[in-house]
This record gives sequence, structure tokens and C-alpha cells, in this order.
Amino acid sequence: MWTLVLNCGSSSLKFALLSQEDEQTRLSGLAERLGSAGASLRLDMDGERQTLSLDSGSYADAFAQIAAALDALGLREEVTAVGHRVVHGGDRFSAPALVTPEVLDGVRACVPLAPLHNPANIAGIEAAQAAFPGAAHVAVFDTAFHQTMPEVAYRYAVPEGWYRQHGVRRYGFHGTSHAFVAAQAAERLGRPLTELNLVTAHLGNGCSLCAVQGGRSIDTSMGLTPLEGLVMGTRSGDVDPGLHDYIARQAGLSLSEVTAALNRDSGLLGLSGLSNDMRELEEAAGRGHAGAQLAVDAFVYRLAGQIAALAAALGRVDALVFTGGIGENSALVRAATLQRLAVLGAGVDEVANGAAVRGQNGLISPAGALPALVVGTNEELSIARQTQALLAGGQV
Ligand SMILES: Nc1ncnc2c1ncn2[C@@H]1O[C@H](COP(=O)(O)OP(=O)(O)O)[C@@H](O)[C@H]1O
Ligand SMILES: CC(=O)OP(=O)(O)O
Ligand SMILES: [Mg+2]
Repeated sequence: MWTLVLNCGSSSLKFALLSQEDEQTRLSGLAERLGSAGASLRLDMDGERQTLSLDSGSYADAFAQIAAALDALGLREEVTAVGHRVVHGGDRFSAPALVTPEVLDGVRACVPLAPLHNPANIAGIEAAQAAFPGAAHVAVFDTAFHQTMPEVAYRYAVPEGWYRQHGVRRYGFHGTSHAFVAAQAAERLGRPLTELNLVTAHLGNGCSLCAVQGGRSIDTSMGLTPLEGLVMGTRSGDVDPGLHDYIARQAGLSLSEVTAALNRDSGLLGLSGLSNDMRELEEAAGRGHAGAQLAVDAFVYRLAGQIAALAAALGRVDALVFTGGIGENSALVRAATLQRLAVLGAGVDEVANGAAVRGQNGLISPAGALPALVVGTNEELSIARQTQALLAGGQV
């Protein structure tokens, strides 16, 4: 039997089909530019890649093609479980949940907290339920892992009524990835997770840090929404809360236009004036592009500073973990970050750092320094495991 894992973003859909017996992946892919004319679907099936265009670019279209690919493999009827990544579960969900009308209502209630992510997650769940009516659908929340944060970490210093009546607090995201890489790091270090204090850095398009104490999240860099914290591809991360009113008046923007600009036109893209893509920025900086250099430097500066802040939350750090597209691939970002963290006893083994290969978990710090590791994240595998564990009635 097989589990289909779905990660629906506002204009993209990532999916993977994993065997429930041996966790092997037979089919995976990515639909992009959904909702627009140029929508396309990339399918990786048994090692072969295919790219298809999607007529109307809807989720239903994408699922029809995925279902056709499953038919071609003769596996459509064997998909008994579908695991859905849901970005915001508020404080209602601290574990995966079987999708019922009540659970969908709960996800809908969190739409105002994640207006970019949750509507896409709901659309994805509904389209998948229609395409796979016989399968059990499970929601796995990005926020769930962070529900163990203490109040001192999750409360903002704002009027109490905002918290009590409107849920204004820090929730945190990328929990599936932080939990997965923390467990992998413990294995690589040969020590029980329950004894370790880790800072995990998930650096993809969205970027966040987590302070993991004994396998539990005690603080993280994202907050009420996935906009707080680090510099990201197109998101600003932390700004002065006074900025909104100031720029709205100065530039004649509405509050939602300011928020949209902080989400979509900021971060690496805003700083560089060039790209949101770290690989492209590293190349451009190498050619002397000043904006690209500033974007890389500011990314690293903020990253190192916030790692140090989480070190203070933990009291003691046993290891630092890099993951995500940037964390797993950018030797430059890792080295520059570790060099800035001499205050924590961090250092770089240039040879190991340069040789770190995606998919192989390894140490990149010299002997005697704070251990730093590169760990490959696998949110799809983790979601498949959590889905299976829930359906088997076990502890998730
Ligand atoms: N070799 C590389 N060097 C530097 N950055 C890289 C490299 N490969 C991928 N990246 C960066 O990883 C980021 C995308 O991360 P990823 O985790 O794949 O994204 P998503 O959050 O969409 O899953 C991009 O900024 C990309 O440039
Ligand atoms: C929550 C979040 O930031 O997700 P992503 O990295 O997929 O954008
Ligand atoms: Mg990601």
C-alpha cells in the first residue's frame, strides 16, 4: 500500500508517493504557476522526468494528471492514505489529525493567521478528497511541533486582549522539518535526542530556526505568521513594527499592500534587487554585484544573530544543524555563519564543509569546536510516517 504526500502552496503543489512497506518513492513532482496560464506539472516517475502543461491550471487539473500517472503505474487503487502539509494549525492542533469536517473547520478558522498558505492547503485537501475518495486523509501541521514552547517564548508584549480574543502569539512553522532533522542529528552524533540541546536552521525559500531541547521545541524564529525572523527569499523577516504605518503614509499604500510587499518583494530579492535565489546571488556576488553581496551578507548576519539568541534560550548548545535548500547546499552561507559565531565556540572545517554532499548527513566543524552538521531534511517522508502512525493508532 502507498501514501501520497501533498504540500500545497499558494501557486505550487509538491507531492510524493511513498511505499508503506519500505518508504521507497516511486513518483514525485511539482506543479507550478497554478492559477495562471503557464501552469505546468513536473513528474518524476521511476527515475524518468516528464513535464506536462496543465489546461486550466487548477488543483483539480493537477490531481487529474497525478491520478493518471498513478494509473500508469497501476497504483491508484493502492493509495490508502494521503498526508497533507497544513501550514497553520493555530493552538488547536499539537499533533496530526484525520481530516473530518470539524478538522477542516479548524483549518479554516486559521485562515486569517495564514492568508497565503491555509487557503491553498484547504483547496488541496478538497481536490484530493475528490480525486482519492477511498483514501484516509491526514493533516500534518507545521505549527504542531512548536506547541511545546513556554509562554515566555510564545507571548508578544502586546495588549493581553489581543492574545486572549484574537490569538496574537507566536506559533512557529516548519515544525515537521525541525523535528525530523533534530532526530537525524542525534543519530549522526550517536547521542540520545532527549539529552541534546540543538539549534536547527531550516533555510529554504522560507527560513526559520528552532531551539530543540530534548527533542521538544522551546523557541523558534517565526511567529504569528511565517513572516517573522530571518531574512528569506522574498520575505523581510523582522522589521520595526512602526514601519507599516510609516511606509503606508509615505508611499500611499494600504496595510495589505505593505504586508504583501513584505512577503513577496522583500528578503534576498528586496536587498539584492536581483533575485530571491541564493545560488544566483552567490554567483552574482562573485562577479562583483554589490546588491547580491549585500543580500548574502545580511542573510548571514541576521542568521548568526538569531542563532545566538536561541543559544541563550537553550542555555547550552550541543550542536548546530543546517538544512533546507540553502542549508544543505551553500558551503558559503554555512562557513560565513559559523565564522560569525565564534562567541559560541563555533568553527568551520573548510574541507568537510566544502565536501558536504546533499543527502549525506555530516559534521562540518573541526574537533574541539561546537559541533555543526549538515542534515538533509525530508518533509515528505516525515509526513508519510506521521500519517501512517496516526492511522495505525500509535503515538505520533
Ligand atoms: N548549490 C546551491 N548553492 C546555494 N544555494 C542553493 C543551492 N541549491 C539550492 N539553493 C537554494 O535553496 C533555496 C531553495 O530551497 P528549498 O528548500 O529547495 O526551497 P523550498 O522552501 O521552496 O522547498 C534557494 O534559495 C536556492 O537558491
Ligand atoms: C511556513 C513556510 O514558510 O513555508 P515555506 O517555507 O514552504 O514557504
Ligand atoms: Mg520549504
